[in-house]
Amino acid sequence: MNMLLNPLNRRHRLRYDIPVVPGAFPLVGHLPAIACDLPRLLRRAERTLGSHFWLNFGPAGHLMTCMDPDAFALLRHKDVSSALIEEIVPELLGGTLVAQDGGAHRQARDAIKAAFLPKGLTQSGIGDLFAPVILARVQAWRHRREVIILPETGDLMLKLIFSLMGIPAQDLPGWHRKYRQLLQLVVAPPVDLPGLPLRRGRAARDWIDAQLRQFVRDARAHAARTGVINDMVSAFDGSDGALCDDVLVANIRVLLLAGHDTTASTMAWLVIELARRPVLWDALVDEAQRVGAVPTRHADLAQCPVAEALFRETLRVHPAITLLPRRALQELQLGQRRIPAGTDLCIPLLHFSTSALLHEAPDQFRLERWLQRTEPIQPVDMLQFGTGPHVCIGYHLVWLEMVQFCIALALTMHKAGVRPRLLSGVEKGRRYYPTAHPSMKTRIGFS
Ligand code: HEM
Repeated sequence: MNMLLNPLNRRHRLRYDIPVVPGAFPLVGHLPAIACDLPRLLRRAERTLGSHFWLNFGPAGHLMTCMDPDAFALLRHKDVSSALIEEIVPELLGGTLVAQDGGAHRQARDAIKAAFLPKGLTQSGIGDLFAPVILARVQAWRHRREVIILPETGDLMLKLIFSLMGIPAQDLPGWHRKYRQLLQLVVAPPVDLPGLPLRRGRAARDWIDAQLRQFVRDARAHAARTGVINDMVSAFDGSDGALCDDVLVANIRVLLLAGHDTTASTMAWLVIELARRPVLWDALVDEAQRVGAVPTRHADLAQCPVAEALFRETLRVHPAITLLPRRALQELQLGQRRIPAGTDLCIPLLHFSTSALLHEAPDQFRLERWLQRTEPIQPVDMLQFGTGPHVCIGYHLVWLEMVQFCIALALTMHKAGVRPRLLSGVEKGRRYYPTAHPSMKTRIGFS
């Protein structure tokens, strides 16, 4: 299949001495190929242009993309900023920790992160909260015998995130509706008229923010309660230099977004890999029977090495976030090149996650690379979560929910004498950007 590139744009051009990938369309640049065919686009650009090249992200402009593993270290560089993210997604990420640097970022992050570390998650009883929700969902799959996997995992993840935030079950349909409208802000054209996505998305954001503001007030009124929101509110209120409630609310909203598509996609890929690799399913079933119940605390996860390896290998082969944008604040050395101050950069996590320079036999789905390792996990082993000051806050939560999900799925299906089977393709409709996911239509049977 041909890549979605503009056949009329074949000219080789340089920007600041670095080649621009040919084939950009007017207005949308390389976005169609980035969204639908990123691995091939990156490979072809590297083969024909070398390790440094410009990709055109349409409205977000040109980002200098570097395939040299040194580029991963830019995420820890003091002269590299995340502010570009706010310019790319202003309506959703403006004013949040994702797009901040330095002291402001540290202050917001410090107030949130403790709640998501193993101790915070255990104290809030998140594993106990999640286990029955996950079990109920996989039991429903067993009865239905066939599901379209991505919408199912998307729905499950939303339920888990909403329960994490303490949203009462009877309010969930309203939240679902507003959440879908909020997501329109990611792609909304900048036209603010009644009925158009921008107006609807902003209204949904205001509704969600008003609810979150009420949660914050409730948390203050019942400071003794435990739970993620209460932990965040008391950390915010106790931090040096008061942070206003708008900052707190915007950052809670980010948590709703950050933990949804990413985790839903990973969970869907996990089921797909289990369906197409019966040997892995058998190994998981053995482990699930040995542990006998869905684990609820981080301390229990060590008993589930196969489930953990599945989570890590699924994300390595199918990273949910494929590219990270950054801006160079000073001139930088990157591989063999000097990069001028002010350059917008793209860090291709997808490339590093599947690179032969970093992983043996990178194209093979191998649990052994995790099961047989003796040294602790290094930043490069979890690069799908980024690194440096912005490394994912949800890492421990994802690890917990993926292992819970694996064990719940194996126990439930094995008890019914069935296993997952792939009933349709995963490639047609597969996407790599803004988040990566398998086809929205992939069907999984349980028989
Ligand atoms: C498989 C699932 C997930 C993946 C692959 C993932 C990946 C990432 C990556 C690559 C970043 C770094 C962004 C950057 O450096 O610009 C990030 C940041 C972040 N993630 Fe996740 N994430 C996942 C799930 C979650 C969950 C479940 C939550 C919380 C509920 C979460 C909350 C966050 C937050 C708040 C940040 C911003 C941290 C900061 O800017 O300091 N993520 N994530």
